[in-house]
Amino acid sequence: MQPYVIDANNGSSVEDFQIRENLITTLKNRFTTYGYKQVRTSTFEYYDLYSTISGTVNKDEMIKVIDSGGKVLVLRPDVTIPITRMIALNKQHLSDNLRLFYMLDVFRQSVEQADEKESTQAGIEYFGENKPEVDSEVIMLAIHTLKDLDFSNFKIEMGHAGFFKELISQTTLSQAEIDQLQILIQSKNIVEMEPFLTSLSINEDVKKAIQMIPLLYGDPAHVIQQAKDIILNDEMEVLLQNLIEVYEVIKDYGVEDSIVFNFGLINNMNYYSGIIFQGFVANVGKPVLMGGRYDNLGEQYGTGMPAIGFAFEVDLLLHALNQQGLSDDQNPSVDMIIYYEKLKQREALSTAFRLREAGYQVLTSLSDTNNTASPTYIVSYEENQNQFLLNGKKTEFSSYADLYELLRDEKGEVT
Ligand SMILES: N[C@@H](Cc1c[nH]c[nH+]1)C(=O)O
Repeated sequence: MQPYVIDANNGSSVEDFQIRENLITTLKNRFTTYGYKQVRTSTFEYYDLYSTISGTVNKDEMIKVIDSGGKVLVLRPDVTIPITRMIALNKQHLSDNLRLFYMLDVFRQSVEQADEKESTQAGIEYFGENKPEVDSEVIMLAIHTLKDLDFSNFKIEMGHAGFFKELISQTTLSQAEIDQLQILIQSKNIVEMEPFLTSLSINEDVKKAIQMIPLLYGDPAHVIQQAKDIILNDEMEVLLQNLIEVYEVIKDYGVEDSIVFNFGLINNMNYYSGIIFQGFVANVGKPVLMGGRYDNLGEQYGTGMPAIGFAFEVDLLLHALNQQGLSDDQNPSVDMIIYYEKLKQREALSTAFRLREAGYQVLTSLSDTNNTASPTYIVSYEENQNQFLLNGKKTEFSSYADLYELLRDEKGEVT
């Protein structure tokens, strides 16, 4: 291993970068069509922003830095939290509904994945009402984006953060016990769950309901039926109803085939209060997107406000595109190369300037120079003639206006 090199060959080639940029452009374009506007948050944040609130990133996972005044800073470990804080503090200046998106790096470290400290998230946050129509539109946006990327076999798993919380509120379990239980539910480890639950002092109904949670997975209509059996009180009834209502609107978007219910879903972040969801694509073991409703997070910054959002892990998406052979970069490296003989230099360079002004990507090259680029068009200025070459077909032209006309015709044919 080379010393002092972090991330020596991960996505560092020019081609990889182009594919990544194309992916980001696709995401941005889709977010924009749902009315979202881009924002950014600071890379360095005060540690106190995270350490004083609950439901935040695990403190050991944050990457800390000390500034020259001795203050502890962290590299942005999450985007939802600083955006919520920003909105909560400036609420009076804002209209009722706010749709924001971001493309930002987040920094987290874990013992299991010591090499992966930095990842790019493409996320959206909606601040406004808590309504099934809003939740379903946000989930639709996630689905729409996955469709844009040509993933055919993806699933959105949907659950509700309140379900487990409500069951736990019926018990007096310690945080350590709750954490352990969450791990068992998440990994659907029913074998170990049984003895673990028996060792705890919880009421029999609650125990049965908790045991059922990992099994509440799959086709929504079926899961809804099963879930009815473990409803213990009115609150749980309301949560189930909420999930059903969101699902009903998703059906009207006609994308219910992409939805799976998963009551055992537990996201990384603890700030969720309502619907939660994760997105999965074939051949990738981890979710490529995570999100949910977090209506109470703003309260910790003085203004509670309904909010829902999600974030794609850009590098996981990229990995998935590569895995599924969807990332073949069909794009030519540039639009055009202009080859010229020295004697025609002035004319060739003037043409290059004008075409670049018109937005074409143009390389110029003295005729005897080697060039490895593979353009769509080739233009050559030779002593006795000027030629325009496209798909093996040569056309002579005399002036810039002629050449521009040829390009225009060509574009006209394509579109
Ligand atoms: N910030 C969350 C994703 C999210 C965005 N908005 C709501 N949830 C995460 O990193 O997992």
